[in-house]
Amino acid sequence: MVTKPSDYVEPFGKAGASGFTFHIEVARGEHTSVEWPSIFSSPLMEKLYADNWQDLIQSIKSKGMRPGVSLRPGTPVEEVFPLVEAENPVELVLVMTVEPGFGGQKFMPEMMDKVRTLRKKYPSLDIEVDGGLGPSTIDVAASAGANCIVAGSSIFGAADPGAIISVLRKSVEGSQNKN
Ligand SMILES: O=C(CO)[C@H](O)[C@H](O)COP(=O)(O)O
Repeated sequence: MVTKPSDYVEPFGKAGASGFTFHIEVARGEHTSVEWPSIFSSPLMEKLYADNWQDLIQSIKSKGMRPGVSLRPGTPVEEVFPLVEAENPVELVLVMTVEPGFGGQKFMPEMMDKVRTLRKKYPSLDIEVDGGLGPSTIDVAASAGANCIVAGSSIFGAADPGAIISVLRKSVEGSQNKN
């Protein structure tokens, strides 16, 4: 998580990144020094907020990357709906299943409600999950509708990383085939 994603769009694009996912929590406040949510309800703040993520999505696309938006565990899923439904939308939503910061944390199964909501509302959206994913948690995430998996510890800590990747992949493919 970075606090000023717009600073990184150009360097990431130049470095060859194919996708760029920003946190909704920073996109809404990047151009303001005002704390969410106390003043967000005013029309002016709503406009600043909307302009901010729309500009960010546009700039990510202009550098040839796929835009995505991420939300922290405490952020309601409804907050990303406008970004998925925008004229110039994000193409991926990342549901954090731990607090962003570091690997090795415990998967939060209660985040699966967000995944289910998104999958029901947007059947073809790429939905990513990040944090605590491995053989013991993949099935619940995949069956909720996640199709992009970020896994660190379970792969890098495994004696056979390839085998773990296969388990994750099979679970996601199995769930997709059911739907
Ligand atoms: O950096 C993270 C959070 O900010 C990720 O959760 C992490 O990269 C994934 O690691 P792990 O699979 O160990 O949870």
